Amino acid sequence: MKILSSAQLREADTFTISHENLAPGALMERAAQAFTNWFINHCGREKEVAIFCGPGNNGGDGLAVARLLSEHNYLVRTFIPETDSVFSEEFKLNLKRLPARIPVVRFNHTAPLEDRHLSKTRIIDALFGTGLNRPLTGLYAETIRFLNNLHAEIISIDLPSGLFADSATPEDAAVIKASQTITFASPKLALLLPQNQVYSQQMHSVLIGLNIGFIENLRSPFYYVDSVSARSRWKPRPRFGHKGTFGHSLLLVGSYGKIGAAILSTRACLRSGSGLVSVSLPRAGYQIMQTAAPEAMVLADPSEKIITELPPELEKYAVVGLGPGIGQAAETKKMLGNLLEKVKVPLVLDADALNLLAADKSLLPKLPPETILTPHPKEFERLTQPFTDDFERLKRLREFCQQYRCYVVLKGANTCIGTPSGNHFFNSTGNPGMATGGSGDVLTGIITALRAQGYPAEDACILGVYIHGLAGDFAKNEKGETALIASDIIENLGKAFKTLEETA
Ligand SMILES: NC(=O)C1=CN([C@@H]2O[C@H](COP(=O)(O)OP(=O)(O)OC[C@H]3O[C@@H](n4cnc5c(N)ncnc54)[C@H](OP(=O)(O)O)[C@@H]3O)[C@@H](O)[C@H]2O)[C@@H](O)CC1
Ligand SMILES: Nc1ncnc2c1ncn2[C@@H]1O[C@H](COP(=O)(O)OP(=O)(O)O)[C@@H](O)[C@H]1O
Ligand SMILES: [K+]
Repeated sequence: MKILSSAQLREADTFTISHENLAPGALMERAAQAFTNWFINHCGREKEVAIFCGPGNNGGDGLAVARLLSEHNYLVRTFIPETDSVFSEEFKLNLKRLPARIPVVRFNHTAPLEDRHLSKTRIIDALFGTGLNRPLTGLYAETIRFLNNLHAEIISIDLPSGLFADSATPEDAAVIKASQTITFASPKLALLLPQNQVYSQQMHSVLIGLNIGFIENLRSPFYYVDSVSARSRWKPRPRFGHKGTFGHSLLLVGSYGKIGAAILSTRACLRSGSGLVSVSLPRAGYQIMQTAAPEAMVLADPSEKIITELPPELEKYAVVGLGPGIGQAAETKKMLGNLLEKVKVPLVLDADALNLLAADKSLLPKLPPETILTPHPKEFERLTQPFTDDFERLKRLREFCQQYRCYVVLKGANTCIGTPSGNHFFNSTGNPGMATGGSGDVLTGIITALRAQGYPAEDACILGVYIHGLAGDFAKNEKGETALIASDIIENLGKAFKTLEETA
C-alpha cells in the first residue's frame, strides 16, 4: 500500500469527488462512516463521547461522526474553539446537518471546560488533520494541552491534531497524545516513525473509497507492507521441487559465549524453507549445534572461540548469511574482508558484521551489489552518522542504499526497508515483545533462507520482515509480550508461513 503525502491525499480527494461526481460532503460522509464503523466495533456506549472540532474538514469529519454516533445511540457532545478561523464549506454543511439533540459547546478559553467532567468521557480529536500548515498557537494549542492533561482516552481522526504528516514536527509544538489514530486512505508517514510514538500509541488505517486508478498513478517512495502486499510477493513451492530447488544457505555465525545466536539464526533458516543449511562456527560450538539443529550441516572453524576462516567452495552456496554473535576480533574482520573479495553469491549481513564494517568504512564500497544489511538504529548510526530526527534518518537510509547499491533493513517497530532505487517499505507486523535478545538473529536466518530460495533481495527483505513480525504476533497471542523470547518467534514461523500459504 502506497503511503501518500498530505498534498497527494488532497489531490486524490479532489479527483475522486469530480471523477465520481460526488455531492458536496459525500466523501466526508464516507470517511466519517469508516471512522464510525471502527468506533462502534471498539468502543462501548458506557462513556459519553466528547468531539473537539477544528475549523477545517477534519472538524467537518468530527461533526459528521457526532451525527452518526448519535444515530447509533451514543451520548455525544461537540466542542468548537471560537477563533477568527474561517470554517470550511463542509464543516458548515455538517454543522447544519447536526441534529438539535447534540449539544454544541463553543468556547474561547479552556477554563470553563474544567467542570464538564471531560476526563470521564472518551475524547474524539477532530481539531486538525492533513491541512495543518504551521504549529498550533493560541486557543488551539491551549485546547490541546488541556485535552492531554485530562489523561482521558483520546481517539484522533486521521492524525493527532498538531502533528505534521510528512515532516518533522517542532519539539515544543502542541500535539494531541492519542491512544488511537484512525487514519484515512493511507497510513501517514509521521505515524510510522519512532519519534512520534508519544502522539499515537496505535494506528489503524481505513479505506474511504478514493479513486484507485488515480492513486496507482501517484508516485511515492514510501510503502506500507500489509498482508495483501506481503502475500503478493510470496511464491508457492513447486510440486516437483526438491531440496536443490530451494537453495543451500551458508551461515557464518557465533563465537564463544554466543553460540546461542548461531543456533537461533540456524533454526530460523531451517524453518523458513531453505533446501539445505550449512553453518560454519567456532569449534566450541560444533557439538552444541549438531545437537540443537540436527537438520543443519556443521563446519568447524580452526579456532575454538571465533570465526577466522571462510569455508571452502563458497560458490556452492546460494547465499551467505554472516553476523549474529560473531564478535569483532581482528581475525574475524580479516575473514569478512576476504568474504567481500571472493563472494559471488548474495550476502546477508547482520550484527557484528555491521559493526566491523562501521569500524572500517573502507570495506563499504566492496559490498557486492544487492547485499542485504539488517541493522538496528544504533548499528545504522555507526554505519553512517548521528541524525537529528527520524526524517533525517530516512534521508540517510535512502542515500546509503543508493551509494552502496544495497538493501538496508532498519529494524524496530515498523521496520523500514530501504532499497537502492530509493524506496522505503514500512512493515505492519510485530510487537514490543520482540524487543528481546536474539530476535534479530532469527530475522537473519529468515531472510537468508528466502534469498536461498531465489527470492529477489527486495522480496526477501519485505517478506522476511513481515513473516518475522507475524510469527512474533502469534507468539504474543500465546505468551504475551513480557515473556516472549526469540525462540517463540521461531516456533511460530510455521503458523506464519501457513497463513500466507493458505491465503495467497
Ligand atoms: N478533502 C476531503 O474531501 C476530505 C478530507 N477529509 C478530512 O479532511 C482533513 C483535511 O482537511 P483540511 O484540508 O480542511 O485540513 P484541516 O486539517 O481540517 O485544517 C485546515 C484548516 O486549519 C487551518 N490551519 C492550518 N494550520 C493551522 C494552524 N497551525 N493554526 C490555525 N489554523 C490552521 C487552515 O486554515 P488557514 O489558516 O491555513 O487558512 C484550515 O482552515 C483530513 O485530515 C480528513 O480528516 C476526509 O473527510 C476525507 C475527505
Ligand atoms: N517494538 C517493536 N515492535 C515490533 N518489532 C520490534 C520491536 N522491537 C524490536 N522489534 C524487532 O525485533 C528485532 C530485534 O532485533 P535486534 O535489535 O537486532 O535484536 P538482537 O540483536 O538481540 O537479535 C528486530 O527485527 C525488530 O524489528
Ligand atoms: K485530528
